[in-house]
Amino acid sequence: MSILILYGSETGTAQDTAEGLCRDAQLRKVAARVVSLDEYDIDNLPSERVVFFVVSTTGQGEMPPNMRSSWRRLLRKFLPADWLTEVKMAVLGLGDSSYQKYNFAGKKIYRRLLQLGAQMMAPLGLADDQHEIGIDGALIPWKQTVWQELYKSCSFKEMLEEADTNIVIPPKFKIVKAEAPLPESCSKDGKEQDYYELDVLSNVRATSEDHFQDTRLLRFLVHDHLADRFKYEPGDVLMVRPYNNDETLCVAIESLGYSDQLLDEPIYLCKNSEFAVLPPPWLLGADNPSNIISQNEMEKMRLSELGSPHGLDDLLNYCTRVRRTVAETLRDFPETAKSVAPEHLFDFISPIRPRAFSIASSPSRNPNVIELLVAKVDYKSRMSERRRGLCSTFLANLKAHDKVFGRIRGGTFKFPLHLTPVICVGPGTGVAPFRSFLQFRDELGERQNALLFFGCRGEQKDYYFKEEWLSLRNAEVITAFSRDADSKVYVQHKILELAEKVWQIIGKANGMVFIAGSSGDMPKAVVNALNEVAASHGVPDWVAKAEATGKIQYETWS
Ligand SMILES: Cc1cc2nc3c(=O)[nH]c(=O)nc-3n(C[C@H](O)[C@H](O)[C@H](O)COP(=O)(O)O)c2cc1C
Repeated sequence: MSILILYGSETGTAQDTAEGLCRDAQLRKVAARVVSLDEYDIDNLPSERVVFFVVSTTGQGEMPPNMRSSWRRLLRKFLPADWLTEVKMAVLGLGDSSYQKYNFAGKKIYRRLLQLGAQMMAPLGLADDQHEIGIDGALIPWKQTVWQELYKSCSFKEMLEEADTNIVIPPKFKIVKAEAPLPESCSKDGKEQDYYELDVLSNVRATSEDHFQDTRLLRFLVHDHLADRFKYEPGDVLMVRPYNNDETLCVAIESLGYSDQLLDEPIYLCKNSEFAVLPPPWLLGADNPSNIISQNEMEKMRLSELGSPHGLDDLLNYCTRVRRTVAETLRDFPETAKSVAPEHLFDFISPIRPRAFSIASSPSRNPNVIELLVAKVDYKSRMSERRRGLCSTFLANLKAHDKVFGRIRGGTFKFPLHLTPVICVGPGTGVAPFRSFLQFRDELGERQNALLFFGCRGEQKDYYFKEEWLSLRNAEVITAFSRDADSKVYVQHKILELAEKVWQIIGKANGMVFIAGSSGDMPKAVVNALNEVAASHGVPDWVAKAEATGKIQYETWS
């Protein structure tokens, strides 16, 4: 008997979390297996004894693609209310509370499993990207409850009450030299094949040279044979796979102490277990250090503290506040790092997540070209170390003819292409999806009005696509420059200033509103301004009603 850990994941966090739970189970002498929901035959659920669900939410409150078919099967009406009464379950949802439909997938699946009679071992866990220590804020206490309940239930005779960190878990992979014949079990994993190569056409700075923010307009060429793979619509997103920068790699390699011979040798990674998932080649993402198992007593104690429920504050200070990387953590725990055998490396270092960028170009102009507007993230952490956003730096450093792995994913916006007047609010790089959408509408000859509210610091500094907007028919751009005048002017101020024009679209013409950009204060301020405009025309709570009918949509990021 073993615990079944099922995950639904779009960019891999839920999968990593599920794999972490599997390692935790092994350290408690409980067998566990990890499977994506759609790879599991959901009709077998009633015959399982203990099942954990780890599911993220994607899109606008949607289930991740790799669990949609199982979810449909779970919803079948004929399933009886006692279908899962014999099964102990626990559900962890992964989400981001800056989204309107926070953790919807986790909440829905939890409710449905209860309806089907599941015995829940713990309340629904809601992990939130916005928590100050990220998903660990909810994951660590949730895990503790689940393990305690499972122990109390005596479901597994051998189970230990606490994890025994002396247990050595067999590595998920074995390393095979590339010149040796590839073992049967080492067949290629097709999972990552939906990422395809794009060529960089150009990479141009979109902010003035004297402006502190370096924002790039990147143009990618889609090769003809991949045209179908990269077909997109306004509002769609390009998922990009970045690589680690050389500095980070050097710190990690030095700390691990691997020989040049080992590092230069071409190898295959082969699965040790049928449930293991091969890591993609773009490995070495940032994660917390709680799953490293050390042989050095001092370091081991410190690492266990960092991974325990009472060590949350410590973890926050050590890891999250200063944005410490895996490589730096390896450097901080030198004895532990030196004892990580190459085949164990892939057990605790998670693959780099792909990042999503709203496409800034219109497919109607040139379907073989995809453009992104990307602000480079570069700041000093509380350790005073320079921190750079992994993917934005990767993109900003690209040169013409470089190659990038990407794929198209549906965005969260559902744009009306005909006969609907719209208001778009896109300060900063939030303007990217609206450039795509407004260009597209313009080429279709749409005669309905569009109002674009764009905000930035200064007209000469970071006013993106300034010249281009002039060529659009039936689209008016209203700008808010926050640093050009004595008092700060933001998009919400402009909405209030143009209240009549705004009401003409949202009230009289039954138009739609789209808001894109930073998930900080901006969306709330814009929502308040829209409510104020509507209230002054005798319509209270306009935004709440518009949200219910999809008349207002958001795409925000932190
Ligand atoms: C495109 C996109 C859409 C998202 N939509 C939501 C959402 O509607 N609600 C939510 O709570 N979280 C949302 N999130 C946050 C993810 O659920 C969260 O980052 C999670 O940790 C990702 O897990 P995964 O890597 O397993 O997919 C979204 C993330 C992305 C990238």
